[in-house]
Amino acid sequence: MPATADLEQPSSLLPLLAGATAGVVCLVGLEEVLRLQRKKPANASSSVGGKQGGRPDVLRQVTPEEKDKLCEVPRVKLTPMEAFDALRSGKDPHLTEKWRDELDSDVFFVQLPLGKRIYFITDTTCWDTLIGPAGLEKSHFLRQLDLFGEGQMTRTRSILTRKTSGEGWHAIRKALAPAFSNKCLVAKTPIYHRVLSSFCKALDDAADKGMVVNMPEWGLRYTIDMIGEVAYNYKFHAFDDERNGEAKALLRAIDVIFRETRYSNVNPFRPYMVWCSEVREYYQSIRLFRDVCRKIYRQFLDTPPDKQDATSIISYIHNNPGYQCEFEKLCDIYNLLWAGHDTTGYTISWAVYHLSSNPRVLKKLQQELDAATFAEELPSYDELNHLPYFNACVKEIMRISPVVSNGTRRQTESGFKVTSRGVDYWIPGGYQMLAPLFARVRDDRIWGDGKVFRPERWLEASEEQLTVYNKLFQPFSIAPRSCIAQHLALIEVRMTIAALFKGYEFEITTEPEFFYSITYKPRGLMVKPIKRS
Ligand code: HEM
Repeated sequence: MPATADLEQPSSLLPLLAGATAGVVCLVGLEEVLRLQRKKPANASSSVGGKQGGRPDVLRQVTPEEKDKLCEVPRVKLTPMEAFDALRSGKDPHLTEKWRDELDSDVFFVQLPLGKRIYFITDTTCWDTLIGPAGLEKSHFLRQLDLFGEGQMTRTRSILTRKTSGEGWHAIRKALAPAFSNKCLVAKTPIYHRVLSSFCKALDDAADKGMVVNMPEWGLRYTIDMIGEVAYNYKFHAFDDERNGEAKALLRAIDVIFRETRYSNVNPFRPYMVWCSEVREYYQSIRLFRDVCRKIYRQFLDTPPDKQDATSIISYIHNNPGYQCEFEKLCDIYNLLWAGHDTTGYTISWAVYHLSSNPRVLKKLQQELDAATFAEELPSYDELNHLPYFNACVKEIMRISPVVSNGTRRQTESGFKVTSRGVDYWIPGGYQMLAPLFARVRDDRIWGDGKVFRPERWLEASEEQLTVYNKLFQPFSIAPRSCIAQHLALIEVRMTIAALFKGYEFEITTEPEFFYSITYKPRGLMVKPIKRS
């Protein structure tokens, strides 16, 4: 576990600290090398007998004789340092599509320093086996997101527990599931409307003043307010300048944590490099987040039982017998807070970007929204179901800019065979495996014009085509580790997009930089909201 205790030492102690941590780094490096050495014999043999500690590996088993006949996976033609820089920088979110096209293969890997590798599988026909019900366990990668610095993803029980096998994850997911049912979430419509109204009020003010707003930042402020109220009955007041200090600090903290997670993913020493001010900021961010989670839970515990909302997500967390201690409950308050605002916030920003950049689509969408009648000022879930072009636009936004663009990350715990384009490959154990979404949702071979924003494709496709599209379009991944909150996400995103484009237009004043940091982001998108008459 990374040392966090000395982070507030005066600067005169820094050289000492740097020396001590450099020593730790060396030891960890040695351990890493030993780990890789230990792994070699295991990789060299076949996976008969199943992966270590995971679920039965029946679907992927091969005998040693079969293994000898399998092909080696092609390697992306970059040096380990070039690959490290490319993945760390986040500046090219479309790397995997590029690598797939360069190698003309849907199975490939990048070699990183210290013997680390990441395998990529962009062939969708392999995915049921790799990430479906009998798929691989999740990657250790999430450990870097461990807000509590105590291995919650690996040692504690939470909704993000790494292993799908065993009771740790399953019991928690099962007990939380009712809180995420469509019925339970639709009943919270007054909350969505209340939070959405304050977002619209902030946009009205900005429009009246002719202000230019940073759309991703505003999107995140809005969605942190939303998840706070919907899940925890907790108000962040993110648009109230007098009271939004906590919300702003929290959003800054998650940005820092995501940055460090990106770095640590390719540099296992990163969490130990506490002489680096960015790493120290990471630990401060963790502490800040931890305090906020405690405050949220304390507020719930201090609420008299007759005033608590028994259907709220925090009630389900509180009453969930799957957790072994209060700390594990705090872990999931945290998990749902970060997963529940970043994804929706950036999806809304992508919506503003794509719709505002495509006047033809926007006009058609606004005609449909203008013609629709809503019982209240803001639309309800059911009312939006009857708007075909609107729903095609939402799907198209999530297709062309899926926020979880790198898809699911898994661990190749023991080696296995995978077949793609008729070739059988051997994937060795002990590495990360990614099934990126981009490679399938923008592939011209499937979509014809996959890189073009064209909602009509969802309305014009034949039944046969639509079956293919729907199978490939999985922005929430597939069971069993699919997004637990997909209903919540869709209710929130759809209501917001409808309200924003019925009420406003957005003039893009600064084009975004396409950026990847855990999620896919239109970084720096600046817009001027204009009220529609
Ligand atoms: C547009 C919005 C969203 C998208 C596109 C999205 C996408 C995804 C994807 C692709 C996964 C699987 C990740 C993996 O396998 O590594 C996932 C898992 C998850 N998501 Fe979401 N998500 C969204 C919104 C939310 C919200 C609002 C919450 C919380 C309130 C949430 C909570 C979670 C959790 C807890 C998991 C892990 C589930 C498990 O492992 O059992 N997500 N999401």
